[in-house]
Amino acid sequence: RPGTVRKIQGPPSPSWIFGNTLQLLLSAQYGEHEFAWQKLYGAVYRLKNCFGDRLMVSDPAALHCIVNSSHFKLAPALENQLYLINGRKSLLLVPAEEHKSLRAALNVGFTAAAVRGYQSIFEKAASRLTEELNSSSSATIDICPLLSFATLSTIGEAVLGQSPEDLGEELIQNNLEIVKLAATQSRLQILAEAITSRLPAWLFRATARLPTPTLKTIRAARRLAYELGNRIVQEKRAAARDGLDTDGDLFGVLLNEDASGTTKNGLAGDVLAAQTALMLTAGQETTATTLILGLRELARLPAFQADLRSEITTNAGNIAYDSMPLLNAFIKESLRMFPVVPIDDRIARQDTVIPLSEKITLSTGEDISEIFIEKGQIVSIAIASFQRLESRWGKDAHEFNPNRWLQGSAYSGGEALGPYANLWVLHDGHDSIAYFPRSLSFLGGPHNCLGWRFAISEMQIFICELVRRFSFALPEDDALRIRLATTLMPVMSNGQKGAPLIVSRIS
Ligand code: HEM
Repeated sequence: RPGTVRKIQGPPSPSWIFGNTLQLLLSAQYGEHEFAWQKLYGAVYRLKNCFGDRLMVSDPAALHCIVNSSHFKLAPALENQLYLINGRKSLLLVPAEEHKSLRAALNVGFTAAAVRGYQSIFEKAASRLTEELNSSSSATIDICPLLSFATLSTIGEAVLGQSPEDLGEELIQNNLEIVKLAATQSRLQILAEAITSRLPAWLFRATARLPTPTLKTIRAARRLAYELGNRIVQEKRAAARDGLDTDGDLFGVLLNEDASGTTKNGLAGDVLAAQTALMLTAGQETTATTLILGLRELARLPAFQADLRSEITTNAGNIAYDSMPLLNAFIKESLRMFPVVPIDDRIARQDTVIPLSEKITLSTGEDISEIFIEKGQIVSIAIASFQRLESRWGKDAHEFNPNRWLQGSAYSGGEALGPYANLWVLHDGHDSIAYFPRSLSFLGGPHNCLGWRFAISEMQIFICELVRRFSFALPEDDALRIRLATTLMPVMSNGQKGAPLIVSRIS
């Protein structure tokens, strides 16, 4: 019924202008308020936004509906952010019909077979990481820049066919600037985003051309990515015409022309070039941050670290990464605890109804098992909260415990949410309660992460190389916080992005 959302319970609003937004987006430690609210109000609750209400959803049945339903689309503030960074023709923003065919074409580079073909690229980047760590004169090393560069270089080579040097210093520096800008997200920015999200698209695009320093940096990064994409398209086309093999990377495969001069999948060169910014941003910090935050947890668990090292050493020379239980449990737990996209906002395109796994009680005392959502309602897919739901993950949901993935048997039922880590049913030894954990870190539905296999394979190879050669411990004065800066970001006590770790060579 109309008006239901207003009766859904939630925390009081501390500010008439920001509502709960600052607590949600700018908390010193990500989740500080969000996880407490979930405990208090359950898997669906209401927050005050700068304007209007936001429904926070971590209920599995509701999430399944939202990620798969065409009744929801990206929320305007998120759409604007993605427009600024990736451009209007990027896969994330094109209309549904275009999305389907573009995604099918791009998927050629992200199938299990294609990703197996990138293993040597990942291994080369992992060896470079080892060299850099070996050459460091200090035992305490900030691993952020090393891993960011490593993940950028693998995207460059596997997707674009470009070595890190070919990407250009200016583009690399601009990407770093954008990360820095994200780290300094302020109240003013949040307010500006809330206001611009209410503007008609043409007016927002006009404001996006304003000569502010932030917008200038973002525009420059997008332009550089597009120019790089265009240059690659021209070069690959010319190489294919000369009969040279261009099949070593995704862009090369997609641009391989037949005798009549048309590409095998019908993609126009400018459409492909327009994906360059997305590929670089979607694949770099996401994978790097998951690795960084995971390695920090490994540093806290010396016994698990030793067991993982021994699994890796025993399997040395064997590249069946998928059949290494500790390695994969560690990756799944890193993704569960630290989903780099912790909240993903949607807006209802039309009036609709979402089902609930468990009833909720409205402020009127009425229990409901489905929610009527009115057109225009903002709904947050609370990925991080879903992955801490005690009803799904057990009482230790807030603890980093890779062993949770080792118990139980393979899960093959329906209701899967994300594309990865739907694999285990955990049985509580005492009362035989079955949990059905599913990771939403890569989202689900038609817009789920295109690069999830790429990310998993890259993480498997990097972790094997790093843990085999080095041991990791936390510095004594560790004061690292995890903040939300568009994606999750490790931040040091000085407010800068960084994650110092004590790295010792294994003799
Ligand atoms: C641990 C690493 C990663 C995580 C957690 C992650 C997570 C996500 C999430 C949550 C989305 C959905 C965004 C939305 O619709 O709002 C997404 C989309 C996407 N990701 Fe990833 N990602 C990762 C790595 C990668 C990599 C390595 C690539 C490419 C090489 C990639 C390419 C993409 C693309 C192209 C999309 C857009 C898909 C579409 O709209 O159809 N991602 N990712």
